[in-house]
Amino acid sequence: MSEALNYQAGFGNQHVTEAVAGSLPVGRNSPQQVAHGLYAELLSGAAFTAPRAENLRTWMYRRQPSVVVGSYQPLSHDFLKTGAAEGQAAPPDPLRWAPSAIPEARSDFVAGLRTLVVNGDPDAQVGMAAHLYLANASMERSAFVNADGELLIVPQQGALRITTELGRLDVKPGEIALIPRGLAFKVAVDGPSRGYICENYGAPFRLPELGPIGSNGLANPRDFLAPVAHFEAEAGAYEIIKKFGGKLWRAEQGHTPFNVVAWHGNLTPYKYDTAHFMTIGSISFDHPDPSIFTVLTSPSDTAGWANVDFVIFPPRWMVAEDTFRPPWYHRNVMSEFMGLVLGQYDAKPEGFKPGGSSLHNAYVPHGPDTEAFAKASSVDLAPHKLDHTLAFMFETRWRLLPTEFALNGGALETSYVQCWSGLQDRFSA
Ligand SMILES: O=C(O)Cc1cc(O)ccc1O
Ligand SMILES: [Fe+2]
Repeated sequence: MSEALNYQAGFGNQHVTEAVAGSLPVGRNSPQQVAHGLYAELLSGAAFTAPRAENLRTWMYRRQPSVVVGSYQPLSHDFLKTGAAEGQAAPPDPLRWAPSAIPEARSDFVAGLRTLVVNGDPDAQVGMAAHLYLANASMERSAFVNADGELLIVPQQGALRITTELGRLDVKPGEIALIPRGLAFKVAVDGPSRGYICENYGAPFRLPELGPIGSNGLANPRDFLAPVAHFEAEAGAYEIIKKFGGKLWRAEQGHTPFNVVAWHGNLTPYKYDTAHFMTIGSISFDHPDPSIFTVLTSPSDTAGWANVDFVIFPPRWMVAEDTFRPPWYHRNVMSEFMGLVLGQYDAKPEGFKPGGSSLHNAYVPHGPDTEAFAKASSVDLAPHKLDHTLAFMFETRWRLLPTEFALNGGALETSYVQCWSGLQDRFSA
């Protein structure tokens, strides 16, 4: 993917960047005339009056404002679904999906979206969707704007170059990207590409509180990289695809939307390399709650009950003594959607495949499969490194509803629950 990109470090920073020297106003946001004939445009990620600590906005200085666009017409998409209203009844079974094949026919990032599970309602700014993307073609003169939610992109196969209004991000498996709600972007692929997306209709993702962990650890703010300003020079028409109220809309304009020459602010896309996650675990005994692996959280209006948490299960040492080390059997009030980027997940070492997905909804019992239980119950408890592995979870307080595609698209594993059927009654009084 051509030249290496530059970035600016720090989650939530007030970033400052200009692609042409002297184009960013100094000491003010909206001078009577912006240098180089640019237009000033503000993008808000929080209400104007949101508390200062949660306020998000960025000032862009661009060749034409984004209001210079044709009118929008509906654009159909068979597999993109929004909110609980577009989900199916969720059976109270554990559900798992095999990896979906990347199509042979031309498919870009938007065409390749496949919604698996949904909850909430973007008009109420509540809930999330989990999508797959299955892409083999780059978006050329086409941009996507999601007015319904922020997008957390988790590549599983294939590196992406994501061009946004605020600059470019190169993101490969093991890394993630975060695209603010309402920001135009396009995705270039480097061969067949697959990954997962959390579309977050609720409060923007932020770093979790660290409590007694202190001022360092888990995902450190400086490891989140924002782009530097970059604009496309080529003239010509562009297609703008907007997700707005659960539907796609399409308009044309005569110029690129990637025409921001300078910007400053704290509402920005980020990339983050999960290899930088400082993992904490038990150094005595017992298996801790998976909240210790939270990378980013979107809070709801009830403290601690996340709209959605993004949690990773990265490479780490297992050292706990006299402990059943994999996850315990449990029924969770929260709903758990999981994916596997690479390697094996310790609770399902064989059955859960990279590119696959699982759903353990509210109060649906789950835990290690029969094979994982047998192994972990008798293994020698020497220090052991879980290596070459990366699983993740989107954990949400609201039940997730599978889509029609999830239930009938061919990837649902009908015999998933059997992976626990070998857990015998071993009681002896
Ligand atoms: O169910 C799962 O595999 C995810 C999970 C992992 C863990 O370590 C503890 C609880 C939990 O839900
Ligand atoms: Fe779980």
